[in-house]
Amino acid sequence: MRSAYRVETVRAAEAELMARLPGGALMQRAAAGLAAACAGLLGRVSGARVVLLVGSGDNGGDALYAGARLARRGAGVSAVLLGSRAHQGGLAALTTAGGRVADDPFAVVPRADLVLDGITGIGGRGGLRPEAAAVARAARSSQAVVVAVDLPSGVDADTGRVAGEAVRADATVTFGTYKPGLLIDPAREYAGALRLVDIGLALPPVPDVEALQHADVARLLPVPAAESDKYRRGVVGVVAGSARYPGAAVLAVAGALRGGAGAVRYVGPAGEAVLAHYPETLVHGGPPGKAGRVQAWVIGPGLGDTPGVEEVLDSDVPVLVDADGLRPLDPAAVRARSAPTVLTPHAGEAAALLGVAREEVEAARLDAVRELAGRYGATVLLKGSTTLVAAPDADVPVRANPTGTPWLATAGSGDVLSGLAGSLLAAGLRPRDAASVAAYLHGLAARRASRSAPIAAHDVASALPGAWRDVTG
Ligand SMILES: NC(=O)C1=CN([C@@H]2O[C@H](COP(=O)(O)OP(=O)(O)OC[C@H]3O[C@@H](n4cnc5c(N)ncnc54)[C@H](O)[C@@H]3O)[C@@H](O)[C@H]2O)[C@@H](O)CC1
Ligand SMILES: Nc1ncnc2c1ncn2[C@@H]1O[C@H](COP(=O)(O)OP(=O)(O)O)[C@@H](O)[C@H]1O
Ligand SMILES: [K+]
Repeated sequence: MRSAYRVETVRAAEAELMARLPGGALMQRAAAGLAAACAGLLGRVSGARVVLLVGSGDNGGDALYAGARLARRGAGVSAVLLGSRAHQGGLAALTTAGGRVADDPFAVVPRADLVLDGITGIGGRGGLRPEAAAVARAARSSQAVVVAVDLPSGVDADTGRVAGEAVRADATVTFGTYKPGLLIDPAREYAGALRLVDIGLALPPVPDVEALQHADVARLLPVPAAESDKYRRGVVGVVAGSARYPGAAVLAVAGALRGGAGAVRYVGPAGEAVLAHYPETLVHGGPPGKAGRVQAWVIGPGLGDTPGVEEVLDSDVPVLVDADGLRPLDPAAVRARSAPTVLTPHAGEAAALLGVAREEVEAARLDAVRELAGRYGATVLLKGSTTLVAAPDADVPVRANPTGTPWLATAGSGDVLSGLAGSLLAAGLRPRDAASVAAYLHGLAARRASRSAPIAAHDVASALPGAWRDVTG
């Protein structure tokens, strides 16, 4: 599991540690890790041309001390000073080691092998200022590897917002812990490959944001025991599709069949289309209350204008509401339920539920998903470039999904996801686990299916067993 903590928590942990260590020790730990990571990226340090972009705070100090270490190993190191001042100890260390201050950034940046972005770290506010932005653009268009110190300058560490211009890094070397912005788009996209340097911080047990990794998912996946039968493995009910959108029913069932439930019960008018693709489905014309017992319901994909979610919400089993089912959703009705509810909106649906503009949700995904989860008393999976999962309890970490690909932005892939998540719910996973494991497998399946080429939603469903094996193998 990757854990991320907000700036306030990081600062408190730093202060506590600094009080116990000799002055400057923490920055030296950071700089040593940073220099080692840069050396690894450069391959050969001696003779390499390294440019440091140095802001006025400690982030610039880290860059200067790391630059001094690289200069001692034979790199040609130039510092571009972008703030009103620069870390004095760091600057002295750099010049002592043979580095120099560059007068003209545009003379050194285009010729660099590696650019170290030390403009701002966790103390940064807002986007880059114009002078820094111009230098950052020059770095991006050069051949240099761009390495962000702690986080790309210009991104918001706590939320992942990018208000204005920011450094686009190939890699980010972050200290002590991941920051939420490193795991959440749009900022995540600016960070490149992430590397964590341990500087000995003692952090609270519960992070603000976390990201599952293969081993975490493998632990959570349902595995049938020797004595299992299809009913014990869980039956998932899928209420989806309409005369107009039969395909949504097929795709939701496709996801549900690959999610670990022992049987999939489809309820609705698209039974013929479903059976034509998946004869193993149990089909019923409806209504859901008459279709037979299920352990979890999925309702919404392709239902059109008359989704009729009330009857399903009245049931006493977990319910996942997606797509058309989300439109008329009353917070009071969801809050009153005795069993858990999972909502899976994309940014547009989340915006409609919150009564804000779609752009507002996309710019501040973390705030939006927390707000919705609190308002509905539900687990909320917010789809998009970084899928986020929030629990109704605000003290539980939000999960940021690390898998996926923009090729997933294709009609019907959300239907596959809701079927898959519902199947995991029926198999007994807790709502937050079902939603985040589903997003993880779905993103992995999309990558497997795509390998950088366009994919259709049914390709994602077909790739799910392979993704499952990747995780468990
Ligand atoms: N506190 C510590 O012990 C440690 C801190 N570390 C480093 O220190 C960083 C935090 O240092 P600081 O608190 O000094 O803050 P930063 O260095 O992140 O930035 C603060 C400075 O940047 C200026 N600034 C803010 N927004 C700006 C913008 N948009 N454009 C240009 N300038 C802007 C501020 O006026 C201030 O001078 C961490 O990110 C990390 O890199 C590491 O050395 C590890 C140890
Ligand atoms: N830019 C993107 N990068 C990665 N994944 C994306 C992006 N845009 C959408 N997705 C994913 O694609 C799927 C689309 O679902 P959704 O919007 O519900 O479409 P549909 O209703 O057509 O199925 C979701 O899993 C979502 O997270
Ligand atoms: K930085």
